[in-house]
Amino acid sequence: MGATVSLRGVTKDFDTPGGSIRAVDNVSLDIGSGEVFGIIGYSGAGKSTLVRLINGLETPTSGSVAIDGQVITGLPERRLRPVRAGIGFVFQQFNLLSSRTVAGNVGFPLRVAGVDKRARERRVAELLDFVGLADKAQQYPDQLSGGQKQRVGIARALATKPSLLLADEATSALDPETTRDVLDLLRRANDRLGVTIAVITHEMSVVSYLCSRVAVMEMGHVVETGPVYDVFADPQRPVTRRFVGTALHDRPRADVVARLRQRHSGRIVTVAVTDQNGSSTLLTERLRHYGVDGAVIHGGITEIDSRPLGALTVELVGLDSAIEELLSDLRRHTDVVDHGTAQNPIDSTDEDGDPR
Ligand SMILES: Nc1ncnc2c1ncn2[C@@H]1O[C@H](COP(=O)(O)OP(=O)(O)OP(=O)(O)O)[C@@H](O)[C@H]1O
Repeated sequence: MGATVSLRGVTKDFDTPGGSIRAVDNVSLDIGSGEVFGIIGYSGAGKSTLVRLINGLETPTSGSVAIDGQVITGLPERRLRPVRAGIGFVFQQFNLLSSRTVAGNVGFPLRVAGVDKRARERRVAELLDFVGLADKAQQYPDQLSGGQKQRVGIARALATKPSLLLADEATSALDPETTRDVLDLLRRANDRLGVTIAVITHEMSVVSYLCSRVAVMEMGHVVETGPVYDVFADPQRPVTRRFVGTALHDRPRADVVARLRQRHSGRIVTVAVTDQNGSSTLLTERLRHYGVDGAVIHGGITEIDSRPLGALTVELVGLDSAIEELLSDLRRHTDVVDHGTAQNPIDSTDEDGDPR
């Protein structure tokens, strides 16, 4: 069974020579048993501090942290130890012991926990099999690729059968293809073992690939939280829109809109596609209904959580009145952004040139 995590009004201040720094500010969130939960934010948003609060390495200045319903805030070190034993860590820089073999690294937490040699060997073999590195047991970390090192890191994190896995920027040092493999492995650990996973990242593509819910952090606050699909489909905060924009390239930036206007003389609009509005079929139908020609000139539809999401930018050619009627009809069903025409451009992006 995966652990639950519950934070209530958690604030963490650090005293520094330059004054007090609030790294985490009044954060409340719940992670359910067996959930893969994403915590995303830019550098300095407070993610690592939040992780250290969850595993009891830091004590909140105010508020409380509970794991599986047990409040760990204020517990003495002696009572925190068994809680931490139920938590596995996966690090960005792998943190493997270079002097130990792959098997030695994976077995290390079991050795610390006092597991006897035979049971340890059995468990290590099982784990290496699970992460697909059975043939590398006797190799040393520096003989492995980054992706293989992270597989060892994950096997080690799972060694003591934790109910919670904290993956802190686990794929940030890896290339995109290797990232995919490691994320697949985390997903398999979640599916097969039921372990709850908190994924700390600055990459929205990691969140969209792996997580069911996400919390967006900015300056110590959780500014937005919800199911990943909902956050992608309707981001509320500028910071969230920026993150979503990095994972979905479906909406044109200001410079792209300008080029599209140069190339296409018709009215240019971007139409959102979600599973709420019957995908692009609606657009095709409405175009036919109003006798307007529409050519797709930018965009794409992707799947988030097995549901369609995206935006199509189309050039509309037809009678002005028909186009106006079409747009007000579409607006009743979905989000439509009007970029105007080359003669009458409409500024539809924010001050950074990002889609609004
Ligand atoms: N031990 C500490 N002492 C003083 N300030 C700290 C300490 N730990 C974190 N901070 C400060 O708290 C803020 C949040 O840091 P944190 O490392 O949690 O952010 P982050 O989102 O994990 O960023 P990164 O991805 O760069 O690690 C930063 O301003 C940081 O300088």
